[in-house]
Amino acid sequence: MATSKPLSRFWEWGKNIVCVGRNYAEHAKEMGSALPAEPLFFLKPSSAYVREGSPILRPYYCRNLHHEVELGVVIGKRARAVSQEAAMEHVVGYALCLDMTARDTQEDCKKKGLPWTLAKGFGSSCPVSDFVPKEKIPDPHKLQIWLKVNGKLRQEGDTSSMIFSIPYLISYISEIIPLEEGDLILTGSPKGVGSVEANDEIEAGIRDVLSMRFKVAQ
Ligand SMILES: O=C(O)/C=C/C(=O)CC(=O)C(=O)O
Ligand SMILES: [Mg+2]
Repeated sequence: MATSKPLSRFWEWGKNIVCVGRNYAEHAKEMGSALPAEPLFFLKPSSAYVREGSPILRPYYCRNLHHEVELGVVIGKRARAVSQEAAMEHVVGYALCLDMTARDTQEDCKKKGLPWTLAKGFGSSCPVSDFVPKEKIPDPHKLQIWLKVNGKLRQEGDTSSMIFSIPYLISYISEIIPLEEGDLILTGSPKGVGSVEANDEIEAGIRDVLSMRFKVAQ
């Protein structure tokens, strides 16, 4: 049963992965998208999780696979319509996450007004780092997250630049989707998203906290 597993292995629980989009102004700008007036969010299935040692697989219909590095917030206690003031009591820790995106498919979905599931929810679209307990990160809005491809820096962002703060996101999302212990919220990508090819190596990290590496495969 899920609750018998240690919380640090949240990715084995088969829980909700809620992803926030356009939460950094410079990323929205590089995508040619307007800034959101309220959080934009979408879901990935729990089978999207992938851990270090296993590859990120490009789906067969994708010709332009993009990386997006994001801070993940792990929920430790059920949250239903929680206030911003109480929101952080529901956080148990953090993880570094990649929101792997079939960008060509997403562009197609946007043009056709279709949901982003094919673009964002394929198997291995959510690589995650080790779990970081909340106590190790005194302020999640003061973190530098970065990503390199084959050793070259592509993304570097500061979580202080989020448009909607973590308490705001938890409060907003929990009004709509009840959040459960083990759920993960991806808080959006800073600028610098770009393509990866088969055999590329992605390295990403939270400065002074952790780093992780993944290979891309076809
Ligand atoms: O605005 C777009 O075209 C695309 C936005 C995203 O892919 C949203 C995210 O996933 C993000 O900002 O992290
Ligand atoms: Mg994203």
